[in-house]
Amino acid sequence: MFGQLSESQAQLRAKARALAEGRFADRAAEIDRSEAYPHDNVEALRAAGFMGMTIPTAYGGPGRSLFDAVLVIEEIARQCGVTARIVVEANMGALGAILAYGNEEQRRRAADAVLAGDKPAICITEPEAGSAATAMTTTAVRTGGRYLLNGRKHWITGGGISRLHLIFARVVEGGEDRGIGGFIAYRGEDQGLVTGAREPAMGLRGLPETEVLFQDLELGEERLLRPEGGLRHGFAALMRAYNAQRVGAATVALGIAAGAFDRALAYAQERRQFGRPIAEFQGLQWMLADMDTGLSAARALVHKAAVRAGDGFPDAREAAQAKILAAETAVKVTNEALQIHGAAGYSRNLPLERMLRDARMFTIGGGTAQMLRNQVAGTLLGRKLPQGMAAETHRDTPASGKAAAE
Ligand SMILES: CC(C)(COP(=O)(O)OP(=O)(O)OC[C@H]1O[C@@H](n2cnc3c(N)ncnc32)[C@H](O)[C@@H]1OP(=O)(O)O)[C@@H](O)C(=O)NCCC(=O)NCCSC(=O)CCS(=O)O
Ligand SMILES: Cc1cc2nc3c(=O)[nH]c(=O)nc-3n(C[C@H](O)[C@H](O)[C@H](O)COP(=O)(O)OP(=O)(O)OC[C@H]3O[C@@H](n4cnc5c(N)ncnc54)[C@H](O)[C@@H]3O)c2cc1C
Repeated sequence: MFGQLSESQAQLRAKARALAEGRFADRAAEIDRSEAYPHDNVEALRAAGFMGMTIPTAYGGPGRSLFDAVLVIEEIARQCGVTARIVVEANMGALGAILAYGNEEQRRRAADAVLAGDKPAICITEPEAGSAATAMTTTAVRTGGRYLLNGRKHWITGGGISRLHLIFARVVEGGEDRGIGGFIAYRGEDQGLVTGAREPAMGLRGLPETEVLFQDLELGEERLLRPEGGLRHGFAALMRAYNAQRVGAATVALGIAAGAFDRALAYAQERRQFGRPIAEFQGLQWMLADMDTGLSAARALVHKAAVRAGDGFPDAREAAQAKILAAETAVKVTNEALQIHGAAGYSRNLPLERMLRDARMFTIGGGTAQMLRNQVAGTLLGRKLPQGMAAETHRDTPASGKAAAE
């Protein structure tokens, strides 16, 4: 980390560490085994003030910064990746977009939901629109003062658990495509918001990813977020907010890997072969040195992106770089930590194999490492890098290219 933490930040981190090393460490294996959402951990997060810690005081939160949240998330991820991902979504993603672009009522409701323990869901990905997210076909057709949403998202984290949903949908008004907008819906209250099948995921199993279907989901216009710039720039604005969640995801990857590294470092000094601790073998010493170097570099990029965001959103390139490095380092470090444990690491009696499985998602979810490299390259070259055939992109403008002025 750069420089010193303030006293308040040091206390915050110590509080997160104590909770993580106690209660969350004890529960992590059972959450993985049962694949059940850890409502008890969420209650502990809520009681500790970690659900909605970035919510401004005007809306009942403590108004903490993104960097403060990052400090908490790394500590929790060292012990339990699932619980750390809950903290990400309870402070960034959908919540961040609503707090930035929402009106008074939208902010207040979202803040109340999260402070009461709801982990919001962000609904972007569709079966035919993953990396090419702007190719989404979920529509929100305006009729009168209301919108009718139809479409299908998949891989939605928290499907069937989250109440608050932020839905990215193509807005159609007067028969014309106006761009991509963000709609707020509440599961259990809004008819037509339907939870579909759950994915049998490799890791982070206590947090379900499901299909989410919109079947004539009718929402009033007060449920549409209205960032400055209007719908034609709706997708860009929503993604600007989403950059914070990329930093959050990077932090979870970093924390899982740091937890695995701590265990490998300790084990290498305890385990003896050939009459000496295995840490005395240079082959392992260099592995440990490389693991620590990778973690330090990843932490530096995560902290840089978070600190420079201040109370706003991180820079897109900095968020992408932090996530690329943290995610790829996490896969490498958790794998090597398992290797250092030998067969014991391969056993489900220790958390190493779980940590490797948990780390694996971060080069995929939240924008793949390849798409994030495209983003970085685009800013380095100072131009758009359209990925479509014949430079045709799936933009958040009408397919006809005739974006109606708002
Ligand atoms: C952005 C992409 C979907 C590529 O699509 P396009 O090539 O059609 O779009 P672009 O022209 O690149 O972008 C359109 C518009 O948006 C602006 N933009 C794009 N990304 C960002 C960003 N990160 N920050 C700020 N602004 C952004 C871009 O500048 C354009 O603006 P203008 O029209 O020029 O004003 C693709 O690159 C992409 O990001 N794919 C990944 C999709 C993704 O991340 N999905 C995440 C789903 S949620 C999830 O996985 C949760 C898991 S978790 O968080 O752990
Ligand atoms: C655990 C988990 C949780 C998730 N949670 C959510 C969520 O809560 N909400 C949500 O909306 N989505 C969520 N997702 C979906 C996630 O955002 C997508 O999986 C991701 O954006 C990639 O889309 P895809 O899986 O369709 O892969 P595809 O886009 O089909 O990509 C397949 C491969 O092709 C590569 N590729 C594609 N296009 C290019 C290109 N132009 N250049 C180079 N390589 C390319 C990709 O990098 C990848 O390796 C989650 C995914 C996972 C795994």
